Formats: sequence, structure tokens, C-alpha cells
Amino acid sequence: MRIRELDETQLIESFQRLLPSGGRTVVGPGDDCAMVAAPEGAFLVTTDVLVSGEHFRLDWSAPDEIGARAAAQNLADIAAMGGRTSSLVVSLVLPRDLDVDWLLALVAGFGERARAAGAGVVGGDLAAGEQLTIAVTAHGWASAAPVLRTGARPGDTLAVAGTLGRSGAGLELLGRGLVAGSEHDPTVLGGLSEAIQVYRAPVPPLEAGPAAAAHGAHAMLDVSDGLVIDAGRMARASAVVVELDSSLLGPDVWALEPAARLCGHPALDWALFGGEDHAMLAAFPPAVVLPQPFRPIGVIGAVEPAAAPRVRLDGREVSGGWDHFRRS
Ligand SMILES: Nc1ncnc2c1ncn2[C@@H]1O[C@H](COP(=O)(O)OP(=O)(O)OP(=O)(O)O)[C@@H](O)[C@H]1O
Ligand SMILES: Cc1ncc(C[n+]2csc(CCOP(=O)(O)O)c2C)c(N)n1
Ligand SMILES: [Mg+2]
Ligand SMILES: [Mg+2]
Ligand SMILES: [Mg+2]
Repeated sequence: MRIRELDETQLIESFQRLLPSGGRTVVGPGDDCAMVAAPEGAFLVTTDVLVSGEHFRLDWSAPDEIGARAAAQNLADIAAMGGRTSSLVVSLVLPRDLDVDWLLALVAGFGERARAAGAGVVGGDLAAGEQLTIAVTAHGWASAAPVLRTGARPGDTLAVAGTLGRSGAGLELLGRGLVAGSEHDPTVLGGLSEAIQVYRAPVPPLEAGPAAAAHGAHAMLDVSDGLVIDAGRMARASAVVVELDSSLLGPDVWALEPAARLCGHPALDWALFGGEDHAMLAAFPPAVVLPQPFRPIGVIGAVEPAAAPRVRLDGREVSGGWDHFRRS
């Protein structure tokens, strides 16, 4: 069945059983607004939009994976402040010939990730349009002070929780046709399946966010556009130099080697420049024992007189990463 055969009310009703209400929802979908219990501590809001062809492709991902990814990247932004998500709203622009079961699988994938994070899906909006688009807003709270991008200090340890470069590698494998995307077989090409899986539906280490906050992290963000470009954002916001140590990126590089051999370029490139794994990148005071699963990947340095905040890899300046509007 195509969605043009249903009306809006029928569609929304078919979503209901797929969406968690969450522990803080007072009024869920159905009224002019949802009502969510006001949080203690800081109230957090973030939004991210996903556009077919730009963030996902219908022939590369299953609908539940696209839904899971839409939830994951918004949940990761709340976690990257040291917070937890209370509620999500999700607005969909849908081509009229979209298959109803396909759409319900997307909504189910979204709902499952929200449920796993303890968040309610409390509303959204629907419109018809040519380009399938998913716009998500997440609301959350941080019980301690939120961890901003601005607080990194010289001497801090730079650490990461989660994977780097897997999504970028998966994207390249799919883009080069090295995986039968449409067959959707996770066993294809054995060791490469992790990269493809992370591309299709990343699993950010959400609990690492609040854990970092509880351990006194000075600064944090999630790696959405690439380690180097996102570390650069921390560097500028904090007016520091981020010093990355390539020897500490070993676990990511090793995991990416099979894909790198296939694609013919260094695995390190994905770890440095690949986006969308949504790892947590944080600066910790030097004496802190890092909370699980953070691992050190560098240090924070001071900006020299007349120099600019920047990122260096093994002492050499480095730049690059994903940008929606500039393609090199
Ligand atoms: N259209 C906009 N209007 C106002 N602020 C914006 C707009 N787009 C982005 N911003 C703000 O700019 C900042 C950076 O946005 P960005 O989307 O790069 O962060 P992010 O969501 O953490 O990363 P990503 O989108 O790559 O996951 C955020 O604080 C965001 O709210
Ligand atoms: C089909 C397809 N082509 C390219 C990419 C790569 N990509 C898109 S957006 C983005 C960064 C984060 O985006 P945002 O800032 O919008 O969250 C990256 C790495 C993809 N995921 N799917
Ligand atoms: Mg964003
Ligand atoms: Mg972010
Ligand atoms: Mg981005």
C-alpha cells in the first residue's frame, strides 16, 4: 500500500504503537503541543535534519536503520552535553508513493532507539514532498552543568568514547559498489560489515556523555563531521591547540585496515576525517581517571602568541572533514 491511499490521521494512528512515551511525558501526541515534565538542572534542545540522498540512500539502508540513525544523531548531541534525552519530536516530508510498510519500519527503528535511551517520542509533523526528509528535535536535561565546547584547557587529556571512521569507511564501500547494498546482507565481505553497519545505523555511546560530565570533563562534543574538523571546533571554542597522537588511534586504524586495503588509501584517513560515528570527544583534567569507555587520543596545548587555535597530528597542522556545502 502507498501512503497516498491513507489520510494523515490514519498514518499518525499507525505510528502510535511503535513510539515509546518515555518516563517524563505528561501529554503525548494528539494535542497542539506535547507536555513533558520540566527537568531539574539544565534544559537541553537540539535539532538535526536528514535528507534522502544527502544523509542516506534508500538503496543503501533499510528503513529501520534510517529511523535509528535519525534518532541516534540527535540523542548523541544531547549526550555530548553530558545530558540524557527526555523527548523527541520527528517531522517527516514523505513522497506520496512511499510504501506504508516501509514508513512504519522507519518509525519503528526510530522508536526503538528512543525507547532504548529512555526518551519519549511525543509528537511531530507530516507533509508530502518529493524528497524524503526527516527533521528531529530532541529535548533533554543535564543534572550537573552541561559540558560545553568552550572549556578545554592546556594540559587536559583529549579522549574519545566510541568508534572513529567506521561510518566513513562504510559510506565509501557502499559508494564504490564494493558491497551489495540492495541485498542488505550484513555478512557480505566479512570484516567490512561493521563499517557498513555503523554507516547505516550508528550506535553512539550515549552513557559516555553523562559519565564524562560526572568525571569533570572540561569540554565535549560528538564527532559528526570528522575527528579533525570537530576537534577544530573544540580548539576554536576553547582557544587552545588540540594535539592528536596518531599512535593512539591504533584500535580504529586496525579495525579499518581490511576496508583500507580494498579502497587503496590509509585507514588513518577515515579515523581522522570520517564523520557520523558520533563518538564522544572530550577534554578531561590531567589527573582524572577516564570513565569507561573513554581512551586517550591526544592532549590539549596552549595557543602560542600570535598563533591561532588549531589541530595538529603528531605535531603537524591538519585540517579536513565533512562539510555540506563545500566539496573538495
Ligand atoms: N539554521 C540555524 N540557525 C541557527 N543556528 C544554527 C542553524 N544551523 C546550525 N545552527 C547552530 O550551529 C551549531 C553547530 O551546528 P551543527 O549542526 O554543526 O552541530 P551538530 O548538530 O553538533 O553537528 P552535526 O549536525 O554535524 O551533527 C549548533 O549550535 C546549531 O544549533
Ligand atoms: C548518501 C550519503 N552521502 C553522504 C553521507 C556523508 N555525510 C552526510 S552528512 C555528514 C556529516 C554529518 O551531517 P549533519 O551535520 O547534517 O548531521 C556526512 C559524513 C551520508 N551519510 N550519506
Ligand atoms: Mg546539527
Ligand atoms: Mg554534535
Ligand atoms: Mg554537521
